[in-house]
Amino acid sequence: MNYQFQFQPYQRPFKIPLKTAHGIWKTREGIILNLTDEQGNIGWGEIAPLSWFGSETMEDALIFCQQLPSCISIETIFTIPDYLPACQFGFESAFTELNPNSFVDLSRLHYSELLPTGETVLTTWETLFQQRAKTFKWKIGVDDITEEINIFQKLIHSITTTLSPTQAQKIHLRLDANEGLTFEQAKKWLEHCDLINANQGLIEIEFLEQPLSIDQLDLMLELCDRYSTLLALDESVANLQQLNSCYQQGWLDIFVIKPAIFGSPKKLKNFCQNHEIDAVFSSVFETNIGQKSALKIASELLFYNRAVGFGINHWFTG
Ligand SMILES: O=C(O)CCC(=O)c1ccccc1C(=O)O
Ligand SMILES: [Mg+2]
Repeated sequence: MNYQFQFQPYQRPFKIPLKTAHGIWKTREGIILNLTDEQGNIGWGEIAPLSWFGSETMEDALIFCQQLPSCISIETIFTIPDYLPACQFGFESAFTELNPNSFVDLSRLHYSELLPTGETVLTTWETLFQQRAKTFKWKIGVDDITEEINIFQKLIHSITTTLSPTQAQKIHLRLDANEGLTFEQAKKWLEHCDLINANQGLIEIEFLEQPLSIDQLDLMLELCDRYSTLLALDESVANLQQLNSCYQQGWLDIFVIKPAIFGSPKKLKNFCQNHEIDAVFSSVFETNIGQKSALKIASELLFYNRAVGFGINHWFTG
């Protein structure tokens, strides 16, 4: 079977630039592609690289698309090299759209909403809460730690005083440091988290995500031993090789999986079906096209029913 192949690069500005410990991000760039089969059915896919996470660059992805002929085979789709993980995802998900083997129900998923950095978090969380959000993620390691912990305390206070005591469901708060903390700073954050969690109140700090750089797995494993708040790996497990390696080295807490940059969905499914990992599936600010494919993968592989990190639509207009 051969497929007609078309692609179109896109650029999408953030409403407010996203600040992380890796820097400021203003525009999401990617590629929308489609495959048309011999019956004229069309399958859509998206390539949304994240090179600061170790995926290919937007340029690498473009060059790959440009050198392909306008008619490609299944063989081409399933032999994209591992150094182009976002391309593997884009082509494979377009192919899957053409050959769905089962209906995937996305309605049972619940979402984690990404909060802005800095003081604005204090009003944004409440707007999202009124729209029924129960899980939130806040980026840390961006500003001075004393200032951030200060805002964090205010956020906890704001949540505590806003919730009614009869609130049925806990609020889950995730902290994402994007490798931006030192070991000492991570300990400080985890002490705060453990204190809040020991309270067993209406707020649970669900996990601290990627406090240290990817070459400090040993120290992050030590933090897992020392504190009761869970830790999550994200940058450390951006692709299958890394996931395998961290799993082999004994990581038992959470793995954040970003399907759009992880590589072949088929290989990801295979891994998750053989290892019952505690996974959080998360977005890389792809458009609805990539999001739909990623969410289908998430709902098939979700084992502990954690909220998916796809509450990002309020970051874009339209
Ligand atoms: O995971 C989420 O809840 C939101 C998505 C998110 O934080 C993110 C989005 C793009 C790039 C990196 C990250 C990250 O998790 O570090
Ligand atoms: Mg992260």
